[in-house]
Parts: sequence; C-alpha cells; structure tokens
Amino acid sequence: MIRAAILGASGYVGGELMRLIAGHPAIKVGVAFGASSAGQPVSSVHPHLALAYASEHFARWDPKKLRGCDLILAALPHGETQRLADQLVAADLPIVDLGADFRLDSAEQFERWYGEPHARPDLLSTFVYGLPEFHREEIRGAARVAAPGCYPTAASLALRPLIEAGLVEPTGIIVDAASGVSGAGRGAGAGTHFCAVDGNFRAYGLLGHRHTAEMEMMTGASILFTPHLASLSRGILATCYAQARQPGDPLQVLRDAYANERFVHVGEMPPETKWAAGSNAAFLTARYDERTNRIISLAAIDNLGKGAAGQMIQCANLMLNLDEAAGLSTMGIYP
Ligand SMILES: NC(=O)C1=CN([C@@H]2O[C@H](COP(=O)(O)OP(=O)(O)OC[C@H]3O[C@@H](n4cnc5c(N)ncnc54)[C@H](OP(=O)(O)O)[C@@H]3O)[C@@H](O)[C@H]2O)C=CC1
Ligand SMILES: CC(=O)N[C@@H](CCC(=O)OP(=O)(O)O)C(=O)O
Repeated sequence: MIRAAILGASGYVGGELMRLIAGHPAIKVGVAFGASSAGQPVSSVHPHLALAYASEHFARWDPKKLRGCDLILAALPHGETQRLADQLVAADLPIVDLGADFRLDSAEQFERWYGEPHARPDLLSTFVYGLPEFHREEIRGAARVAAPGCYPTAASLALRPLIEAGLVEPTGIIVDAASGVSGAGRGAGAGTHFCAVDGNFRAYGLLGHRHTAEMEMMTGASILFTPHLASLSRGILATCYAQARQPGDPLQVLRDAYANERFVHVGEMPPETKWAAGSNAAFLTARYDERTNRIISLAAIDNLGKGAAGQMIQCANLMLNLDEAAGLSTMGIYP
C-alpha cells in the first residue's frame, strides 16, 4: 500500500481525503497532520470516520514523520505550503497541494490576487496544474501537482471546450457560481455562521475574487466572476454566459469533449449540486440562445469532491500510475 501523509487532515478537505482513502484499494493514511487538533483522536474531529479510523490521532507537524510515506496530500490554508516548502522539497515525495500557493503561473499573478509576495517563486514552474480533464499527460509524469480551486474546476469544465472550439467569444464571459458553506472550511465565522446562511443566499467577492485568475488562466478568456454562498453543506453550481461567436451546438461540443471522461457527464437536464454530492463527478449542460446570441453553460460539482479531495486523489492516482478512478465514486448521494 502507498502511505499518504495528509497535511491539514483535521480540516473539511482533510476529512474528505481520509474518507476517500479509507475506501481506496492502493493508498492508506500514513500520517494525518493537524495543527490545533494535533494529539486529538481523528474521531473527535471527524466523528463520521470513527469506524474507519478507530485509534488514529492527528500528528503535530514534523518532517521526520514523512519518513516511510510515499505521497504528500496537502490541504492547508493558503501560504502554508510555501512556508513548509524547504521541508517538503527535502522529503522528495510526490505531492498534491490543494492550497493556492502553486496554482498560478507567475509570482506577479499570485501577488496581484492574494495581496502578498510569493515566498518561493522558484518553485512555481515545478508544479503542474491538476485538472486531469485538461492536463492528464502532464500530471501522469509529475512529481508536484497544484490542484485547482473548486470554483475554477466547475467554470473551466463548463467553458474551456466551448472556447477551444471557437464557439464563444473569449472576452467578457460571465460566471455566476454558488457554493455550499463547506467551501469556506471548518472554522465558521460571522459570514458562515448558521444564522447568516440558513434561509439566505448572497453574493460576495464582487469583481475581485481570487479564483478569477485561475479561471482566466485555464480558459484564456476574460471573465467576470461572482461567487455566491448558498444554504447548502456541499456543492457548487456554476452558470456561465458567453457571447456566441459562430453557429454550433454547445451541448454537442461538450459531449464530444468529454466523451471519454469518466468523471464528467454531459446531459440535457440542468445539473443539480445534489447529483454530485459525495462523488468526484461533474454534471454539465449547455444551450445556445438565438434571441440574445448567447451561450449558457452549467456545471455542478461537489466542492469537497471534484472541487477538492476527489480531484486530489484523481491526480495522485495518475501520478502513481494507478487506475485514475481508484477510490473515487461517480455517483452522488440522492435524495
Ligand atoms: N473547502 C473546500 O471546498 C475547498 C478548499 N480548498 C482549499 O483547501 C485548503 C483546506 O481547506 P479546508 O479543509 O476547507 O480548510 P479547513 O479550515 O477546514 O482546514 C484547515 C486545515 O489546515 C490546518 N491548519 C490551519 N492552520 C495551519 C497552519 N498554520 N499550519 C498547518 N496546518 C494548519 C487545520 O488544522 P487544525 O484544524 O488542527 O488547526 C486544518 O486541518 C485551503 O487552502 C482551501 O482554500 C480548495 C478547494 C475547495
Ligand atoms: C464558500 C467559500 O467561501 N468558498 C471559498 C472558495 C473555496 C476554496 O477554498 O478555494 P481555494 O482553495 O482556492 O481558496 C471562497 O470563496 O474563498
């Protein structure tokens, strides 16, 4: 078995990683690092994992504990992977990082969108962007992968084939996307407290959400992105609008683009977040509106699945030459 070291194991993504790994045929948890949770039983933070991890505890960070591990899965707050970079590089293990530290292709872009200088610009080019549907071959041979954020995964899957096919204008594309509250992590704040979310729906991050940069990097288009917070635990629904450039059926373009993809389903029905809940699946549809000459393209994913832990496992499977779908489900939990 491949032994994975999980950094940020006590977070929401870390918990989902541990859940997926418990059902993975070739990977097991070698060490599960926490920060404030170090020393606590896994089951005290993730009670739903109590049967799978009956006696495991979160470990305090110590690079020596990486010895005997074969893979690093990092789900840390932004900036933390940069901070640990020397120790992680010294460990010389394949790594999938879900933080934003190594996703963008330049230190300038990172500073512009994250408001701080990049601590390790020298390492940026050593990471491959981990969206397997577009970068499968680079990921297969990679030692370091930076997995995308949840909103960019949904928007890129919905838009990129349409842009590549020349069907839509690559300027002024609008992405409206709503996320479940787990997208904000485990630590509830004033904006993610039950009272702020229950029976509520709101936009945030107007004009400046950092995921705009990743979407633009992935599509080559200019994008106006507005995220919304929905009263859901899990799920992202991205609704994307673009000016049509030439005649063509966007649904057929998506169908052709993803015909061989095991985690992307393109269908007639407008996708729903619940279809993807708990899985690594993405559900897409698209239409051309003759009246406005616009194309609408939608994607639904689980932000913790294809938007985070599922995607990390999919990337790790590719890096380790395992079956790409090992340990991953294509089916949501419904109703
Ligand atoms: N939630 C989501 O849907 C998605 C999240 N991401 C990204 O994944 C990462 C993790 O997200 P998520 O699980 O939601 O976050 P959480 O806030 O739920 O978890 C954060 C984790 O990081 C640990 N941690 C906090 N501070 C430090 C530190 N200074 N050094 C080391 N470890 C630390 C926490 O440990 P402890 O609790 O023990 O203190 C916890 O295990 C973030 O970068 C996030 O932006 C990306 C895509 C989707
Ligand atoms: C609902 C919610 O708050 N979502 C987060 C995005 C999810 C995420 O953590 O993505 P990154 O890894 O790129 O930060 C946000 O808007 O900041």
